[in-house]
Amino acid sequence: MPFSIREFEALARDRLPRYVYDFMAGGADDEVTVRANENAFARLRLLPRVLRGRPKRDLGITLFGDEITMPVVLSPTAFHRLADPEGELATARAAARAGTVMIASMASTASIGDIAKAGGADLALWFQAYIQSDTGITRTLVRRAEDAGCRALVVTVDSPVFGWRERDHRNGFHHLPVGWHCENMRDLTGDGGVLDIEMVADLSWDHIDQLVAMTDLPVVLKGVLHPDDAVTAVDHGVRGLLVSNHGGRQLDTAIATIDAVADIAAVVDVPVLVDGGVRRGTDVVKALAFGARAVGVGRPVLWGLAARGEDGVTEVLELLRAEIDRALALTGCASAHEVARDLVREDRC
Ligand SMILES: Cc1cc2nc3c(=O)[nH]c(=O)nc-3n(C[C@H](O)[C@H](O)[C@H](O)COP(=O)(O)O)c2cc1C
Ligand SMILES: CCCCC(=O)C(=O)O
Repeated sequence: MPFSIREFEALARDRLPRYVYDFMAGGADDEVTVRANENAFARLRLLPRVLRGRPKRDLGITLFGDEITMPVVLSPTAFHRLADPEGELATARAAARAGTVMIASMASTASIGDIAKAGGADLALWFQAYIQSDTGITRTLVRRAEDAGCRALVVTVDSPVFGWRERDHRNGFHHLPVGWHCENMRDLTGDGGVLDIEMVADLSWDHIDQLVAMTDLPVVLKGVLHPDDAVTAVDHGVRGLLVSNHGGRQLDTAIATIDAVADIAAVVDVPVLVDGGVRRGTDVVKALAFGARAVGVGRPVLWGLAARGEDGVTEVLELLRAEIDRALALTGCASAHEVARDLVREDRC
């Protein structure tokens, strides 16, 4: 079994067709932000405490009333069948077994209802949506998420247009293989077809008001990086924030997410999550120190799924859990809640 997420990525790279690996690993333009997300974690250094007598660590946290077993959730990623024939169903089973949240992508290759069934009653399932220009379509998607038992709605707001992904252009990857579809987009128009997902350039806070009014589920905004937007979001009834630059796939040279999270956590009272470049338990501890309630992982889940299917996702999550536990012990913390801001220093080298 691989010893690190890095090794899972190498296995996945060996197993996947080139165009699939590139789609998953790649980002926008020069991929500066893809690299920056990981590099920014490495630049931060931990200042551990000793002799605080911590025989066991408690990794659990609460999100919207649900207890999860570690401060790591599965960020939404499209098209899991590209990684494994079982696709999102395998991912859902692994997330349920790990006792954490799966944020299912609107661009899943299984429907949210089928993902919920695969995960079972134990899975804390959230649905990620791109608001569509036709409010009726957005409403139907929200109802499907509610009917599937989703516990929160994540609205991605960093994609008014699609990022420029040169690897995909070079590989000619613009559509799913014949016969595979975004199953959440089926039967939305009455003719039994599958609609394309739109990126909507004129989205505004009015759309967020509309969405918040449409559902009792907590709405989480994904892709906020500016503290002023975070404050505005809460004013509009948003109940959580996922600080994200879409894994460097949208605006290249956008700030690394770990560099954005502290300023946002300082100005809002709702739970703040962060994703982008989390590859080690020490990264998670740094995010907690900056005020995040939890982190999201995108590519690591895909590497596990591509390398070893459902078991691979389980192994990736368990590797992270063990790394977080070890990092807490080595920094002198008994729980995720005990991680304090003064554990992290900027590298002065
Ligand atoms: C292959 C791939 C597909 C993605 N699809 C979606 C998506 O459908 N919706 C979304 O909001 N974000 C999507 N994302 C972004 C992730 O939710 C997340 O922000 C990002 O992957 C985090 O960075 P990490 O991969 O370094 O962990 C995708 C990311 C990847 C790598
Ligand atoms: C309509 C598909 C969206 C996928 C996505 O968000 C990504 O590849 O980053």
